[in-house]
Amino acid sequence: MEHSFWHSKWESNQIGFHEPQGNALLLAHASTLLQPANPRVFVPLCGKSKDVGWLASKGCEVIGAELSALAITQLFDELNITPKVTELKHTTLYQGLNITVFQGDIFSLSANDIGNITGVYDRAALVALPQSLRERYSAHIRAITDNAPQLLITFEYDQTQLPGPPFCVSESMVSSLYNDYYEIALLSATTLEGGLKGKVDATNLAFHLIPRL
Ligand SMILES: C[S@@+](CC[C@H](N)C(=O)[O-])C[C@H]1O[C@@H](n2cnc3c(N)ncnc32)[C@H](O)[C@@H]1O
Repeated sequence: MEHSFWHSKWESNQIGFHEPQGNALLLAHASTLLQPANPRVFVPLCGKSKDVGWLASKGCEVIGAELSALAITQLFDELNITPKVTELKHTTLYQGLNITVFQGDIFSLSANDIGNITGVYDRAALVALPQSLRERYSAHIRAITDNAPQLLITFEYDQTQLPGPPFCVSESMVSSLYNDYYEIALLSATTLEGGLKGKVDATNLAFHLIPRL
């Protein structure tokens, strides 16, 4: 999707992807991210996800990446945190307590920017991208996190029934993107109550990607 697509979604508050109560599958599978000592969790395409604050409340240092400044402002506002804002050459940094969010295109971030990462939480990030970008995105996430383990949540549904985003990312698609680098454990496959956008039957898949040694 063009950047303008996402900016206009935020400007018009058309953010149906946002979960006001946070994501239930994160709660179910949080141990995949919380287990290491001093967890530093990267949340790509974080929006104003409640999961950012939840991970921070569990003792994680959370590093987010998000295109929309509006989303980031709302994220910190809703956490009652006034972030320190620093303009860098290629990004703007928002920092408050144990949360740092980089504003800008995820593809402009480097490993140096985000530092050591113990886990990646990908909810509504990979599935937000069209097929043409997913290979580049998955390689980029691996590169900047040094193949950190991931908790990856996707939707599987009949793509002919709905244009996306979110796009269908099936188990075989996850495998073709990540299998060379990670052992892929399917943690759960649950029916999405009410269907996707109330229109099409869908399954919510949660994967733990464990780096191959
Ligand atoms: C479907 S939303 C998901 C947000 C969040 N993960 C959640 O669970 O609510 C996708 C988000 O990715 C952001 N985004 C899209 N393309 C991006 C890019 N190239 N770099 C950084 N953020 C991007 C959008 O602004 C949007 O907030």
